[in-house]
Amino acid sequence: MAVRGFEAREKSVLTLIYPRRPQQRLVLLGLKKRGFGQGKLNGFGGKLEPGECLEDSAIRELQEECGLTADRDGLNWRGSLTYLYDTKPKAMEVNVFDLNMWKGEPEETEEMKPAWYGHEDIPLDKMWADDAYWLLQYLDEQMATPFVGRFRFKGHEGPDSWEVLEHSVAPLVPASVPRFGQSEPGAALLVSTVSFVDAPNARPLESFIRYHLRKGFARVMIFVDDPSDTATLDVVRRFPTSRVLYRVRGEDLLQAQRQHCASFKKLAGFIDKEVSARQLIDFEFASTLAPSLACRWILCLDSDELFYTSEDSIVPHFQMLESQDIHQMSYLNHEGVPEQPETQDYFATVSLFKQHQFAVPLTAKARSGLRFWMDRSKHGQYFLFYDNGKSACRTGFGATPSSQHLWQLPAGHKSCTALADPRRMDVEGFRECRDPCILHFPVCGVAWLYAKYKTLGAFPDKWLGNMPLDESFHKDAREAHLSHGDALSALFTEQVMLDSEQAAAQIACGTCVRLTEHVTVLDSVPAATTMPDSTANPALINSAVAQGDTLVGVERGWILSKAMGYLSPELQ
Ligand SMILES: Nc1nc2c([nH]c(=O)n2[C@H]2C[C@H](O)[C@@H](COP(=O)(O)OP(=O)(O)OP(=O)(O)O)O2)c(=O)[nH]1
Repeated sequence: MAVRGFEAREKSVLTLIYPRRPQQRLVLLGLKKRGFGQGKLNGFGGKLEPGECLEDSAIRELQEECGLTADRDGLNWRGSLTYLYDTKPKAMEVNVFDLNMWKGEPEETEEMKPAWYGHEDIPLDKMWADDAYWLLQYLDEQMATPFVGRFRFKGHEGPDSWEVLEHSVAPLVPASVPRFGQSEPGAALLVSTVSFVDAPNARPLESFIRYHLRKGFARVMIFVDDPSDTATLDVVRRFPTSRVLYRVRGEDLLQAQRQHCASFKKLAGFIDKEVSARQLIDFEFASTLAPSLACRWILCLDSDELFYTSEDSIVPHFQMLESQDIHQMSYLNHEGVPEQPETQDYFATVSLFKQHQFAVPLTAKARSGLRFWMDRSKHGQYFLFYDNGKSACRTGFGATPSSQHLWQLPAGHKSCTALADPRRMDVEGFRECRDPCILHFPVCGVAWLYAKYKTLGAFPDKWLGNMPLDESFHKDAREAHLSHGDALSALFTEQVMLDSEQAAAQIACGTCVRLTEHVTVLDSVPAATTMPDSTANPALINSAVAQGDTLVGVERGWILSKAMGYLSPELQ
């Protein structure tokens, strides 16, 4: 049986505001007089206008639709609802706000006719059909907030808009969004330094933020690397300011970082030239802010990575680490393998992953799979990019980033790793952990490959002035891009993308896995194209390794990692 591929689904972002007098159990609703939802009673709100942020859009819509004047302090974000209509390709993500303070009296406008309703008098049969599943529970505080809901309707107008085919609504996760100034176990901050200036579009950033918020990260902090990056700014403004914060590169940020970051002096000379220097400073800066954002954990990722878990939320995982007094945890990373040459949004469409070599089973078939990739790469690489994972770290105790992958902890704090890495021989710190893990989506489409190397430009052969870069795909891609020909597309076809027959073979031998939780969370659409399952052509699996062959490169680490696993006290 073949697996259907995935297409990204576009989402419009909207607001839905309920002015309320909770003491009297009253809510202001409006009868929609025209356009989408005409004839139905609803809260107030609408689509964001270009350049507008969520809260300002809510304030504008409220004024336009019922004449009330509000400010940001009166608005309280309570949750988000996704609406899918079988008759519309675009989904809607509706952000629900409470409003408890405003100026003026409600008045009828061209769009809406407002009136106050007691909670028990709300005429659900005159409202959108989904309201029956959540509105009263929310108004009567019987449902913890923030909540997240998903509703699929048969149609978006006429009788079909009364028919709900699928519904789910639930509190997001307990304790995932602490109030500023209060810290709650497991609350985590996700940080990323981002540039989409040269990118085909910024939809992956929207998916990046949406996915992590849905998995229970309390807040996301985005450093906008280039102030002219309007694509990134448009995305971050589509999320509630209580959950998604952003700082734009410029003199103000530089000043603050100079003042608060111990690494500033050391890295100052590289800030203009190397994104990695800017990242390290951003990460340290974010870690100094994390406690005031009520976040006990920090995780710094690139905008082509996800913190993957098949669980509903990451919060219990971080709570468990806290209960065991672990201050840092490093996770395995797996590398995305595109099966199509182009995608608008790699997070929403790529589901095939080359597993980290330490997670690959110790079998002859798997060895031939490793060899397949190493032979395919000009420099004998299994992964085309890094294989040393990424780490989450506790905040507020003086840890500083020593690289993009690891934090330096003050003495006496416990650090653990899921990478059974013989290079480190850290038997005590090894801790088996397959979920969560990091999914890395580097260059998952030709246009993304071009964009990445355009952004990186003619980067130096030495990282931060002294660490030489190995001969690798990364360096070849830099040269290919600078040569301005088709060389980069050729690299993509020869070393990055996989055809369907080979994909099946790689799944069957254990190097690759298919993971789909992220595409489900992102509401991707099953595509017309199919992808292979694990029924593989045996000839492809057994062809690579000749009898009596010696171990090369990454194979040594792969085998030794199993021994590390056995030695670990954790597994005894
Ligand atoms: N309860 C509920 N509310 C919905 C659904 N779909 C949906 O858009 N809404 C809300 C979100 C918005 O507040 C409002 C729709 O906004 P709108 O289409 O009037 O947006 P707008 O004012 O920007 O657009 P326009 O009329 O000027 O064209 O209805 C739904 O299925 N259920």
